[in-house]
Amino acid sequence: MSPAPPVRSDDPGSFPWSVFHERHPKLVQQVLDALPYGPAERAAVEDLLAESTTGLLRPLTDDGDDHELWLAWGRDVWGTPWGEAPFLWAESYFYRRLLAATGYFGSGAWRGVDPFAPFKDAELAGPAVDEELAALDGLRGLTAERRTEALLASALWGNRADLSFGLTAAPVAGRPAGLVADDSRLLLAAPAAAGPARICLVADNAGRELLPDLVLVDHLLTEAPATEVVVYVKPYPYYVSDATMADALATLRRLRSSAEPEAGRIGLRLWQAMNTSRLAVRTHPFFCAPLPYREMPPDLRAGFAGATLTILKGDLNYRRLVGDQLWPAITPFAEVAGHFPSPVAALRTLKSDVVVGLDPQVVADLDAYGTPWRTSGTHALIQVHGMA
Ligand SMILES: O=P(O)(O)OC[C@H]1O[C@](O)(CO)[C@@H](O)[C@@H]1O
Repeated sequence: MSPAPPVRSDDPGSFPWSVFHERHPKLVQQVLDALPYGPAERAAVEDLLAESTTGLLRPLTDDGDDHELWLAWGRDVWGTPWGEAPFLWAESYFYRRLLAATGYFGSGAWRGVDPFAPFKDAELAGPAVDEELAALDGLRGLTAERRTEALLASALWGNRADLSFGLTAAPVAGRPAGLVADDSRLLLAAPAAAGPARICLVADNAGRELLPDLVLVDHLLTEAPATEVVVYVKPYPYYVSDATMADALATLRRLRSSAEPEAGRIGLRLWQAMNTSRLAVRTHPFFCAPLPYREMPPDLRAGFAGATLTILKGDLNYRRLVGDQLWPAITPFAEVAGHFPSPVAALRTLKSDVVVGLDPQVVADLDAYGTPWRTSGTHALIQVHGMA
C-alpha cells in the first residue's frame, strides 16, 4: 500500500483551510457569546484564533493532566506553522487549546466548565429531542430486525446533528442524499448471534447523536441477554459537541425522566444495566489524541481486543480509523482499517475529505454530480471489517 499524503489545512480554498479560516472564527464568537468569560479568557481565545491561522504550533502552557502526553504527541510538529501540520493534528490541538484558553484546565473558577455546554444543553432540552423521544413508542410494533434497521439508521444519521458542523454547513433541504457504502447487512446479523458478546461503541456527539446511540445500545442489550456493551466517551469537551461522561449522564436522565412511556423504559433499563455492569461507560486520554487509532496505546488496544464488534461513530473517529490521509476513495476499507484490534464498523456522515472503500462507479457518479459530497454531511456510510 503506497502511503497517501496527510491532509493539511494550508491550501486556501480547501475544506480544511475553511475549517480554520471560516468555521473557527464563528465558533469562537459563539463560545464567547454563550458564557460570560472575563477579559483574560476572552483575550486568550482571540489570541488562539490568530495564532492558529498565522502562527506556529507552541507546546501547552497549562497544567492539564495531559500536558506530558501532548508534549510527546507534538514532538514532530512543535515550531511548525499550524497549516503545515497534519490537519487532524492541528484541528485536535485547536480544541485542546480552546479549552485551556477558557480556563478549563486552570486553577480558577472556570476550571472544568464545558464551554460548549450551553449549546449541548439547548439541544438536549429542545423540541427535536422531544419528537425523537415520542417516536420511540412507534418502534414497539416492529419486528426485532426492523427495529434494528430503524435504530441503526437513527444512530447513523444522528451523526449529522453535529453542533460544530452546523456553523458553516449550508442547510440541507429534505431527506439525506444517501449511503455511499452500505455494509449494514453484516451488522443486522450481529444482535441475533447466540452466546456472550461484548460490543464497544465509541461515541461521537452528545445530544441528538448520543440519544439514538444509547437507544441502539438498549436494543442490543434487550435482544441479546448475554451481551455486554461498553460505550467510550471523550475525557473532556472536544470538537464542540463530542460526548463526555457528563453528557452521557444528561442523556440518560433525559430518557429516564421522559413522560413518553417507551423512552422512560429505555432510560430505566440503561440505568439498571449500568448498575450491573452490562453497560459500562469508559474513557481514555487517547480519545482526545491528535493521532490515528493505528497508534493507540497497549492498554486501550487491550480493551478493544476480543470485542465481538466495535462501532465507531462519526467523522472524526473515521479519520482516526483509516488515517487522515488523501487516500484514493477506492482504497479497500480492510486495507486501512484492518489494524483495528477487533471487528469494526464505521457509522459516519461525510464531513471531511477522507473516504475509502467506495465502488469506482459510485465515486464517478458522485463526482459527476458536482456537489461537495465528501464534506457537506448529505452522504453517509456504513463500513464493516472483520465480520463474516
Ligand atoms: O462530529 P464528527 O462527525 O466527528 O465530525 C467532526 C468533523 O467536523 C469537522 O470538524 C468539520 O467538518 C471535521 O473536520 C471533523 O472531522
